[in-house]
Amino acid sequence: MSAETPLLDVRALVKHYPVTEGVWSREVGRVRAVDGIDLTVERGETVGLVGESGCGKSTAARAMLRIEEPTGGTVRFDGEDVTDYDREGLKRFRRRAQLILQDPASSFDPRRSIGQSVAEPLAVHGMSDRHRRRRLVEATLERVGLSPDAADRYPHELSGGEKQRAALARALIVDPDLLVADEPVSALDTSVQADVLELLDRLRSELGLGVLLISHDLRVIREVCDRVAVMYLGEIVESGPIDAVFGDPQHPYTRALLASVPIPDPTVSRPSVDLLGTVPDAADPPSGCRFHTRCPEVIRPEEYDLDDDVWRRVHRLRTRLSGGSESIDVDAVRTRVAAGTGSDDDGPAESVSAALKREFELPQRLSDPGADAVLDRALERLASGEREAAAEVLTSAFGTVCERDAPATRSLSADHEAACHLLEDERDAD
Ligand SMILES: Nc1ncnc2c1ncn2[C@@H]1O[C@H](COP(=O)(O)OP(=O)(O)OP(=O)(O)O)[C@@H](O)[C@H]1O
Repeated sequence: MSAETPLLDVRALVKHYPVTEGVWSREVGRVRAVDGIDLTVERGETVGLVGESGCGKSTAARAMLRIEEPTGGTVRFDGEDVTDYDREGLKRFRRRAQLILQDPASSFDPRRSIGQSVAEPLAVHGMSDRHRRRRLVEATLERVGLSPDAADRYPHELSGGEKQRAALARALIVDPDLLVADEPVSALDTSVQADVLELLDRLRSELGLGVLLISHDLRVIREVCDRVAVMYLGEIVESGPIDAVFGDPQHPYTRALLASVPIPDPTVSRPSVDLLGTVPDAADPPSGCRFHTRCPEVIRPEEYDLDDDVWRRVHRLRTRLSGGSESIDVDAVRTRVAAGTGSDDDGPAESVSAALKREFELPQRLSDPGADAVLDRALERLASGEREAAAEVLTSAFGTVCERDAPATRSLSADHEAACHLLEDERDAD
């Protein structure tokens, strides 16, 4: 294939899992683990795929490698459509594209020597000469920084870092073009992580490998990747060269992730951002921009004058009322109020509305009287059990484009893209 053809070219990749119910396994929904992602990996480059746990990174890797059949989209490897491969084609692909997993211990058979395990792919791919296999095993172990004698040792005799090196040797022995490394260092001590990452980087450069590095840890990604794709709830929200994405992040999710890691460079100032809650259920993703339920920068209606923090809390209350995955137990609040518990002082009995405000860390009075009246109306409805009506009151006053429409992906600069309504606003203003 020509040098311009990416080694791996993933377009609109989708992987859904059916949610079934009853003895007939009737499909009642779908877990939208991967929901239309694009990604390329060139020869000799390392691309990072980053996001919190549950965002769909591992599922994306399995679908790309056809370990699980994709629900939709195309995956081209060295110009060929992976979904078209027959048995033989798939076997060849499995040799050329290798997967490295987080826990090397579980991928080695404790009863087999490291040499036997590392040689296994050679036998599978038809190399029958035992002496030749042994020579190759020893050379490959050396390549990953282990002594050739490691071939005669057993998994329990190796440290975590050595086992991950042996796992790399087993992947490299069949001379692959692509390595997909899924959290390759997250099970290792911090002191060993840097060594294994350095090794991965050296192998990439010596062998011209394409590497897809999956990690929830931005520091790992920054250490070795040329480009990065940031994934949230089945979608890629931002992608581009490392310097562009980490130096000038354009998506609030990327900004929040970056703000959550310690900054080694004290000259860089980043506001601290509180990434509220956890990743919502992929079987019921939020409408519009999937990040809107947690977004610190969610676009707000202009008519109300509220502090950012208060606005975020009102927004969170609203999305939770509108059927978000984290539900509100109003009955529990009502019971607490009726029992007279939960209030901080011994003053007059608290109303359910006031208790709900405390529950959501909202001030008892909002600074904007209009917004305050709306909130009171909604909480009164909620306190009397009219949950939908309460949600409607809040939505009609505080609705946002972030919840209504999915943002389009915008091209920002060479190869740097992001999908956020804030970017549309900026563009419209230009
Ligand atoms: N076999 C499966 N059946 C149903 N749902 C699944 C399956 N595998 C993964 N999921 C769901 O798909 C979503 C994405 O999971 P995935 O493991 O790909 O995320 P991740 O970003 O790799 O997280 P982690 O780092 O924790 O593995 C999650 O909601 C998960 O529960």
